[in-house]
Amino acid sequence: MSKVVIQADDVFKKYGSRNAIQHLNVSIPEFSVTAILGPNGAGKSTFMRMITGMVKPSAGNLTVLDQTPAWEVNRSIAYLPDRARWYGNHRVGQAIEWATNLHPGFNAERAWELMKSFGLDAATPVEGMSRGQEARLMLALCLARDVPLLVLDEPFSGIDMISREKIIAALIDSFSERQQTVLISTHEIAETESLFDHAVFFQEGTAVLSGDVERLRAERGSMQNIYRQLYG
Ligand SMILES: Nc1ncnc2c1ncn2[C@@H]1O[C@H](COP(=O)(O)OP(=O)(O)OP(=O)(O)O)[C@@H](O)[C@H]1O
Repeated sequence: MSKVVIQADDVFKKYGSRNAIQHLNVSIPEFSVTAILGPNGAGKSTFMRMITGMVKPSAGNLTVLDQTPAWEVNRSIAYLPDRARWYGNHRVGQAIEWATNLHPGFNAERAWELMKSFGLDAATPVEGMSRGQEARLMLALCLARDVPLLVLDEPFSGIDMISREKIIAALIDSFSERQQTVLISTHEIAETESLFDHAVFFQEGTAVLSGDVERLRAERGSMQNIYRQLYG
């Protein structure tokens, strides 16, 4: 049994009288690449914000890297928020310089390699980038961090299909070489299926199904089929 990196025990998050998260019980194994899946409004982003301490649980117990989420824990987490943007007045090269000074464990050499493989040039200004180009920049800046936990909220949204396929192939290589736990929320289930070894399916703020992807596939078919069974 591998070590657990994120443990949620009966976690709730209320906004007003409404539960965005309710009775959430989840265990994320160390060094897994875990898919966080579910329809719009199921609570995926709220769960990720809780991991980084930006949102506090209204009830229940959440442990991340053996600690209660807080700023200190965030030194060990690379978090890519949904719809993240970089400073418009920077060029790609300056973004890497800033990230080097800003983020603990930022590996500039790796960032340059990633920018190259994502088709981004040092001289390209951030202002004027298409949505997909900026999404690639943000993803590369996160992936360049040598931290134990990566939390990526819809990192592929806005990236065209061919580029996405290339990025996913690069990620499969990269994750297999590194000792990191990775959480990725995505709606691109068919394309990303090969990336994941663990999955959590969210519905109405709770985890309705989770486990090892190979086992889930053997029991229920492809991730896409499981998604249809659960939400169709
Ligand atoms: N700051 C907030 N204030 C009030 N309600 C919120 C807030 N953030 C999220 N919610 C509500 O909590 C629920 C879960 O939202 P969340 O963004 O976590 O879903 P999601 O699964 O990430 O959705 P999507 O796939 O559309 O990104 C939704 O009903 C949403 O409206």
